[in-house]
Amino acid sequence: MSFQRLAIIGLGLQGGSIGLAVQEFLPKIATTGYDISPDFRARAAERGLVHTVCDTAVEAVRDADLVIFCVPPGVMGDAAAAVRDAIPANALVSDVGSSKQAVAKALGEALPDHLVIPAHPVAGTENSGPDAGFAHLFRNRWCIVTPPEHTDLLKLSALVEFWETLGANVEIMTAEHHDLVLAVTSHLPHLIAYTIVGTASDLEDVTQSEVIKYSAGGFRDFTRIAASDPTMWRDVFLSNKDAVLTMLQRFTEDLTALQRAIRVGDGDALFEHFARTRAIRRSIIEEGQDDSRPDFGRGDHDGTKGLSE
Ligand SMILES: NC(=O)C1=CN([C@@H]2O[C@H](COP(=O)(O)OP(=O)(O)OC[C@H]3O[C@@H](n4cnc5c(N)ncnc54)[C@H](O)[C@@H]3O)[C@@H](O)[C@H]2O)C=CC1
Ligand SMILES: O=C(O)C(=O)Cc1ccc(O)cc1
Repeated sequence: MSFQRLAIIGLGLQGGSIGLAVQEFLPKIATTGYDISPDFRARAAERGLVHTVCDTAVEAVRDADLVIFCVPPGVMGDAAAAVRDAIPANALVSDVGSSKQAVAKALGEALPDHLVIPAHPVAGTENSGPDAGFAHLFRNRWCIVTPPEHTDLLKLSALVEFWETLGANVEIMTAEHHDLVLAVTSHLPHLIAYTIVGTASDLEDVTQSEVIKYSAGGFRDFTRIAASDPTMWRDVFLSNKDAVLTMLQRFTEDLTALQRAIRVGDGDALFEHFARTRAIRRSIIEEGQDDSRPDFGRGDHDGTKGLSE
């Protein structure tokens, strides 16, 4: 089976990118979309993120055979409950939330009579809103699908094919395992970035202008991540609390070990650690999840060219 009518709820970075990617790679699918912000709906229409931007969510989902919720994790349940009676009974419901157990629970409770197969494209940027999306966001990125047990295999394979057609590689795993893996590869790095940027801006003996002026010493790469959407990231930490706290505990232990190595002058321990982490960066580049150019490969040196092009 394949989908014919897609409804996207939330027309920000993810919803907008899906809408643009579907128009490019699955042009036979008719797309409708809704965003709670009237300004964002107007901008989404201007950019043509979907074929039809609707004034209500009910209108957007009414004829859909695939509905994807692209709203912050904390409002997934409310956004779904608002359209419970309007989503056709045989439509597949999915989402793109960054945490999976809590979001799957919220969607399941809001839509007890619908099939929900959650997903998470591990593809994004620090930008949000209707101007942030682009059609190639998912190219060569992983999309993790976390189906419930005994799910409809035909609909699952249609969802996998959908994401593959948008350019993603798909992996299937449990929501629990997803949350543990993403806690260390995504959620903890964001927490660390938010922390260090906050620490630097709170110092008494180093001025704000010095922090900005000398940021090329390493700091600036953290600031990109720490510029990510506050609403979304508040929700991510609250919705994946247990896994984040587990990984934070491990991180704190490892940080303490490095702290001790510095204090006692154990250069071998520091060198060995840094050599191991450098190898991980090389593997990420070899697997095509980043490139070897500076600035995370995001731009050339006059800042005019990005990965999205
Ligand atoms: N930002 C990123 O890099 C990634 C985000 N995600 C996930 O994707 C989801 C969406 O994130 P983004 O697109 O980045 O955020 P975004 O902020 O760009 O877009 C979210 C949109 O949802 C709208 N919205 C909020 N409440 C709504 C409601 N009740 N009904 C309809 N629209 C509503 C907002 O107005 C906004 O335009 C989140 O769950 C996030 O965890 C997943 C992968 C990457
Ligand atoms: O821009 C970055 O570095 C990101 O980390 C993007 C991102 C943010 C949230 C996700 O759930 C997946 C990817």
